[in-house]
Amino acid sequence: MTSPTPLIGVSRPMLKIKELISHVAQTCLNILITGETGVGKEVVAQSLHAESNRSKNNFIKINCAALPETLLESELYGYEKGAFTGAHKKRSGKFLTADKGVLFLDEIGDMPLTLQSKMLHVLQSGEFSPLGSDQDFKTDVWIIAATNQCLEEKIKDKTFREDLFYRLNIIKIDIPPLRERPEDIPALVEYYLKKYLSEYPKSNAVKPDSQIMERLCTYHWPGNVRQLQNCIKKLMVLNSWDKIFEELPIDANTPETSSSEDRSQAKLAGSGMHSPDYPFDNDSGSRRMKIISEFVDLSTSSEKLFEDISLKKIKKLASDKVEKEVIIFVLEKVGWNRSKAAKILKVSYKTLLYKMSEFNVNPPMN
Ligand SMILES: Nc1ncnc2c1ncn2[C@@H]1O[C@H](COP(=O)(O)OP(=O)(O)OP(=O)(O)O)[C@@H](O)[C@H]1O
Repeated sequence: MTSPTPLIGVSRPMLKIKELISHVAQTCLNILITGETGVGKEVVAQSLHAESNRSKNNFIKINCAALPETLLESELYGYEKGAFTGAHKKRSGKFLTADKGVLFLDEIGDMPLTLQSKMLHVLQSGEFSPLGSDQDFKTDVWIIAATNQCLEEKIKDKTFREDLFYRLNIIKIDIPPLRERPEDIPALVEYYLKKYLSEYPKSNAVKPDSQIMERLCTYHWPGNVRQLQNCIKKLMVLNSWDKIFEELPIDANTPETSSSEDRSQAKLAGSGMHSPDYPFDNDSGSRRMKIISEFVDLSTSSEKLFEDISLKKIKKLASDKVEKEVIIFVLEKVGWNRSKAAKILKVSYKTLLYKMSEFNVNPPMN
């Protein structure tokens, strides 16, 4: 069994979601996870399972949009031999396989109405019967459902049962789109770069510099984390961030004629991040995370992050980084004349040589 993807995120909404997960994982109350496609609804469901006392038991997923009604019903509840044409032998359904574990109902908004009624009955009674059977089975599953649709709208349209909605929606976890939490982007980039570089060791892909990170943080990511993840995977083959950006769809709401800087600003403005209840505006938030990500591994869990973080260590890393750049800058200006550079930098010649060796600064080879 592959280990579940860790829930990466350092933005305020993601930290709140992580906190909520640790609280509700022990309760096993029904949960409804909402959010656009690719925001990480399944990752959240897996984290809930991993943190619960059901983690040793199964996490079973079923996509309610992927199967026609009759197949979905037999997948959920199982069937007896001869229950329908083609039912050559008895088969257990997901409700049985997920017993004492988690049943993750993905795309619940697409479940047909007749199956919604049956689902409601199971949730109320804790019992179900496989197709073609007159026997009732007790089930103890923790139901976590997810959707990218507005179920309230579907209730109004009478395509989703209100009573089922209230059964499922005991706890709601709404995951904001990635464009509304750009502070998570450096950590996600770091995590997926590390992951794919270990899978593609021959790749020449490099970490994004600050300009590229700025572009990544201001892009609108219509496909959310899945799209970002796919870009990084593609980077392993293309080895060029420019090529990745060339292939990104342009924001339909932004005029193509504007400069990329204008587009970035427009996207920021349209991202809803300037709302009064957000702790910092989008621009400063993403800039801050970008700077921090240069010195701190944001791809770890927040507990590990807080363990590792140390102002003293960061101060040293940051000052070394700036010192190295300044030394190279001055040496380049004076044609790599070290005595002149030492004078300009107001350090002894010996100190400069020591720093050059410490930072591995060497004159260019001609
Ligand atoms: N916070 C996160 N940390 C790490 N990986 C993430 C995160 N969010 C999403 N991903 C990755 O992005 C991809 C899409 O995530 P996931 O399948 O959970 O999204 P979803 O909201 O369930 O999408 P859909 O609505 O299309 O089913 C996955 O490969 C997942 O591992």
